[in-house]
Amino acid sequence: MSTLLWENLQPVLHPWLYEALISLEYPAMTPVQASTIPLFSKNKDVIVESVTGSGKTLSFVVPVLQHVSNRLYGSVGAEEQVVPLKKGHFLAIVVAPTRELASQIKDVFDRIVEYLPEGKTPIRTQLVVGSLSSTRQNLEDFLGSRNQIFVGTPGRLNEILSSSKVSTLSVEVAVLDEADRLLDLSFETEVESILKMLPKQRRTGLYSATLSAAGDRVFRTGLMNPVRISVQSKSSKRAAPTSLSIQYMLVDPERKLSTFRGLVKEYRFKKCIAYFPTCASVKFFYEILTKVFQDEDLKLFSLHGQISTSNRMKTLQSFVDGDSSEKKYILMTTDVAARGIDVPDVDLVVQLEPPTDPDMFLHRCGRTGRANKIGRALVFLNKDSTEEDYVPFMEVKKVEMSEMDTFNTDKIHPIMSEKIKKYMLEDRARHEAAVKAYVGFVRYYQKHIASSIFRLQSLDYLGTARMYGLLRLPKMPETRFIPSEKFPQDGWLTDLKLDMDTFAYADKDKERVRLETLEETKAKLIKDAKTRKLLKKKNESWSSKTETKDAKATRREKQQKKRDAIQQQIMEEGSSDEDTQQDWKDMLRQNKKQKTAALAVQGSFDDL
Ligand SMILES: Nc1ncnc2c1ncn2[C@@H]1O[C@H](COP(=O)(O)OP(=O)(O)OP(=O)(O)O)[C@@H](O)[C@H]1O
Repeated sequence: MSTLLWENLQPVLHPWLYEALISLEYPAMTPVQASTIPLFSKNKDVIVESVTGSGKTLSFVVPVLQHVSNRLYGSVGAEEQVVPLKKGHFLAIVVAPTRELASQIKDVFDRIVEYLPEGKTPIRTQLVVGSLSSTRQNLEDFLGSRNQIFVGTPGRLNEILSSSKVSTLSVEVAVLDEADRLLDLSFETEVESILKMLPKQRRTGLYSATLSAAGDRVFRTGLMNPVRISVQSKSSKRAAPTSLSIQYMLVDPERKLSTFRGLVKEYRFKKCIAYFPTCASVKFFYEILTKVFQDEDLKLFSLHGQISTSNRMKTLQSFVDGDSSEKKYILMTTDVAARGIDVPDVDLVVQLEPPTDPDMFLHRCGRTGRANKIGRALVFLNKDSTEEDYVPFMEVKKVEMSEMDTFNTDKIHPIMSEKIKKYMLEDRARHEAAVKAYVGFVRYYQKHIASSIFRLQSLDYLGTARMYGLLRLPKMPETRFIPSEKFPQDGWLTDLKLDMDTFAYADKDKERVRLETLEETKAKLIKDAKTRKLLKKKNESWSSKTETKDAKATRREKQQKKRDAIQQQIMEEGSSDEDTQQDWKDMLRQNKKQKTAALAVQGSFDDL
């Protein structure tokens, strides 16, 4: 008797549910399902850690549907009086960290309940996530449709559950998917608040591929005598599924984009998810790859946290739907699409930068090699740097990687660089976007947990800036890490010296405003200089009357020292050129004017 057959499950599945699973071509259970479903369908709380793509979703969807069916139709084989669910009550709640994942889980429920026979009380799942619709609309839908299952993200679920129109008294089962993420600092308070609103006598299930990362925080969820279920890959040495091969490539930072483009053009794959560090970098490289290169064989999608929820959902759906044999599909994204996203025909994952949190590495890689399908994940590491230590570092975490030969970019790199330079020079706004993406990347790099491997001091700032297509280095504190002998003259990264004052926006209105501001600033500078001169004269005449010769000499000496110190500092920062200073001041001026430019960069990282 196979323990993996649905018909051998105890407690027995509701017949409609069994029929649905078979019809949906889930012929048997996966190991994690066989270990979890019997316990979670009965009266056990579960903590489930199992590799990516191993079928954790059904291992909570099936028990939730069993609980809901027991309550709505009575337990299988039992003659029970069924009491209808009161208005404003619901039975189950599933919490997920991202809107995409919540929506995907709702789809799994929906696909199964389509098989409910007519005449049975319908089982309805409601998606509860921010910005798709208002809280009021969510409440109206809930009360109108009598949905029994909520699936959503912590913020909106918290709001809904706090409403006086919603009663949590009938809740029988709660699931935290990607529980380690839900219990980390950014979600912890909201998730704890949700759980506190639920009855103590409920079943709770925590699920993730990296649940041990949550440590003791799992016990803050009110679990009662939980059973820990851990399903590793066949070879217990690996934290990744056996169907997934993970490789790394040592890449010259300056050639990272060329390597990526060359590789996706030459390698055979159907769908690829490519991870970039920040929202700004996804936006920026998406623009470059779509506008500058327009490769007809590649269909690119851009997905990140600064896109509206409905567009995010649409983009993901288009990526899922893409099936032309003439094209290769590439989803350019951030960690917003790292956990849980299940697109079965993704056969390649590329990470242009490793994630700041090493646990995220497995989640990203795990978007391929799912459900025993072969998949390949590749991460770029900066060659000749401490980043090479990432390989043994991950080995300790049971992630094995083999080296892939460096992709030869000698032909395409110079061509790409020239095209990108031309693209930059056409519009000042493009260069600003490049600077923003570059600054955002440096911020991202600072956040690496493994800071001895990803060292700010030894990052190749110049190579990276060239990869981002910068014409000139922006002034930022990290510039001090660039050795003075390598620092390019006046910060220029190209031999073409541009007058930043005449570098124009392509947008005419924007350019007009810039020129006006420039004139105003120049006039103000002249005025300030005149005022300073006058003030100096005044002080001089006053001081000549009052100061003794000795005091004057001491003061001069002090001023000279101050000047020397400033000069020294400027030298250390790699520039003493007035023009460069002016360019940087120009940027600062603009930053101030746009008030939140720096915040936006920060935001772009935080929002993922
Ligand atoms: N019993 C089954 N038989 C066949 N395919 C299955 C079965 N269970 C799940 N699958 C398929 O396996 C794939 C991965 O499942 P799922 O998304 O639940 O993985 P997961 O363990 O939650 O992964 P992650 O940790 O990445 O979220 C899905 O495409 C799903 O349809």
